[in-house]
Amino acid sequence: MAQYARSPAVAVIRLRNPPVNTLSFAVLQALEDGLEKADADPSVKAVMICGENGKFSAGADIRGFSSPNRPVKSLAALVSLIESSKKPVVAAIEGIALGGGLEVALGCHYRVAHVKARMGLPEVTLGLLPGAEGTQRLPRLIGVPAALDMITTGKHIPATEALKLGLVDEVVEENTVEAAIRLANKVIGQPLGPRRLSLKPVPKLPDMEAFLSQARVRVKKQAQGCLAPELCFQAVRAATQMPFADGVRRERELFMVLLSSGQARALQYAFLAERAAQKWTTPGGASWSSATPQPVRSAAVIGLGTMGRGIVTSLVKANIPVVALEQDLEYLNTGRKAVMLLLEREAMKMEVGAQTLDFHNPARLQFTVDFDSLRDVDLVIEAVFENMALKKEIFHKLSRICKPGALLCTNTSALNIDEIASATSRPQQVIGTHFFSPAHVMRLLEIIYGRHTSPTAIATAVQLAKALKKVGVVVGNCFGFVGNRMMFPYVQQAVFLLEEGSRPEAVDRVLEDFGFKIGPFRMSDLAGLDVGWRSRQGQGLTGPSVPAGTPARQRQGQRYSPLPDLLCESGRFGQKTGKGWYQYEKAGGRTATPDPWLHSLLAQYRDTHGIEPRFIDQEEILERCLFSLINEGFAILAEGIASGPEHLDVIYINGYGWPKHKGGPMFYASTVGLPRVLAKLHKYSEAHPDVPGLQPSAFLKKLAAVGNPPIKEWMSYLSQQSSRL
Ligand SMILES: CC/C=C\C=C\CC(=O)SCCNC(=O)CCNC(=O)[C@H](O)C(C)(C)COP(=O)(O)OP(=O)(O)OC[C@H]1O[C@@H](n2cnc3c(N)ncnc32)[C@H](O)[C@@H]1OP(=O)(O)O
Repeated sequence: MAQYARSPAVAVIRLRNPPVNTLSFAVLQALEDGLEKADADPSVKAVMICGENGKFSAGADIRGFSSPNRPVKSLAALVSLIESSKKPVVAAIEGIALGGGLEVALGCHYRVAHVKARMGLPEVTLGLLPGAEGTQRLPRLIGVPAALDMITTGKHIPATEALKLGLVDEVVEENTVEAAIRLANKVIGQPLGPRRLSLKPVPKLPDMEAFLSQARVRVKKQAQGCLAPELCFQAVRAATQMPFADGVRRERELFMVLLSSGQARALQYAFLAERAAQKWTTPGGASWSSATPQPVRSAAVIGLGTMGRGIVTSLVKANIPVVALEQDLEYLNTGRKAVMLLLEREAMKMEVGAQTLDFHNPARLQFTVDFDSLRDVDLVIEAVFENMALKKEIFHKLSRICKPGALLCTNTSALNIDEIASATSRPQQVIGTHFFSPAHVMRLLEIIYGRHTSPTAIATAVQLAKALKKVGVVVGNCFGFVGNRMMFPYVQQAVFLLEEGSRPEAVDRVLEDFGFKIGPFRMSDLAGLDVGWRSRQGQGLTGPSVPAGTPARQRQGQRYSPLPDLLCESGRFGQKTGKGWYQYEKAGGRTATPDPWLHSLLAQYRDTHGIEPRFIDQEEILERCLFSLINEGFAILAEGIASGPEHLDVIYINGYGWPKHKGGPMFYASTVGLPRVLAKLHKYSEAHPDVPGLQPSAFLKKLAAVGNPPIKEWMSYLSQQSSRL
């Protein structure tokens, strides 16, 4: 709703809809009522609009877009009503003015912002465009280049930048509402025509056509298959070509196209899924609502390999003092140089005027080989390579050295947290923190609790993720946790497809066309084929521990492909060696080229194993890779390893390059329809009975049998017995 008050010649309308003052039907109605009341009262000479609790407005209610009871009241009409007011209207922007919230402010004749406020039109990130005339008013106010940038990227800009662009008239450090009332009193009686944005011309550029055609290429390139940026572009271009009213009509048409698109639904789901995934629970009954985090005032990182370097950088960026430890001086010096380089690059990227990175100060970042230096830190992140014996040795040491309350984190992508915790005298403080490479860039942090991990330890790790500006997703302990466990059957299918007749470049192209940033073979080459090879050796799947007489393409009665092992045995570890599933220009090169050597290896391999190669179409490639990954997701949900499909989707979007406009694998399954996913898995598992990953999971079967319920209802179909939750 909105509250109406007087001060005394200025009517004050305060938007009120906690927590972020979204523009519900009731809020819009109350705003309209307030404007009419102010208009009808002759003693009111001006109007000021602000938001409750230090926030102007986060715009339309994202939950409302997919609701059949979507508010019918038009925000655009209300913005026009504000603009046409005969009394000056001033917006007092505190906290945030986003989406429809900023469009309301654009309808006002003046805008005053608090120095800490942020403004933006993030509709594009939700698969939409600013549909309340924002695409027509903003270019008139700040010019086409800046408006196009804001509207096609959705970025939030700070008040100081908004002032430079002319988006706001004043930035204040003290009370914004009082400043806005002061301005309202000052402008009483001044002509309003020049302040009505719909009446202003769009500022000209020397060559608007050339600018627009270059901008369009840029927008298309950044969109990566997403429709909204292109339609945002078209709406802004309309502002340069048409009078205001026609531009508004064009904006409305484009908005309706986007609103009904699957991409908008997927992106809005992804926004809400990220928030839902913050609400973690465990089978033992611990939950985000009752657990309290411990403060993390200092941290240590053990191991300065690729992961450790990124983690140190991430901690320094979050302003947490770090002790970085290596096993000897040689490794320490190499690690130190690499960390300093990363930090220098990060410092250069930081905005002018923003807080600087204090990494030359030993009180903020210390390098050591002495374990005793870890005595006083609040949290340790062990990031040595994936070797259980080594990790256990380190945790045993940590448990003796670290202060009693310290949180002991292991950065592992698959290893058993309980086994690592068993090496300590305090398993309740041991937790998995699976960072993704490069750790200072990737948003995902998989947080894995073990059997004894305390709720406080989980809450502290979640809090750490927030401090590092990452999305922390809490999951249970199983081999590969959530992300890699779902990845195994996907990569396995990709390799089986090569055995049967396909090529790495064909498989990658299909998955990249679907929207993945890189396909499975490019991804394996980037990550290093030796990582999986070591893991398979550890599991006894390859190498000398495989019993004599084991068939080459079978392990424990199941289909197995030795192809990745053959590559590693020939020294092909991917990009780092210049050869893997592709060839590269040099060791460490990035440009993948199809490799005739690999093609003849595949032909030879099929001959040796009596495989008749066949043509495999795009549909089969896509379905076998994606549906086996999704199938594993259903098994994970049934086992209670994750508390909902949103968690899996957030992991895939933020850690595995899943296209956000397809909502994550589980959301995608819901759009394909579970009966169809099930039927396809049945078909493929009949053709490949020795591949367990293709056999439909019991939970998927159940959901299909009960009639394909909406994704938000899935978890209610898990019986108490089958779930650990
Ligand atoms: C004809 C068509 C006319 C008009 C069309 C208008 C289009 C729009 O306005 S679309 C909406 C545009 N706005 C946004 O995209 C803002 C999205 N929100 C955010 O970016 C952030 O939430 C934030 C406002 C910057 C606050 O961030 P933070 O402080 O980190 O808190 P959160 O956990 O993200 O959010 C708190 C709480 O608020 C809920 N929420 C936030 N924004 C919205 C929203 N626009 N609609 C509905 N709900 C919103 C968020 O889900 C959280 O609630 P939980 O219950 O905890 O999930």
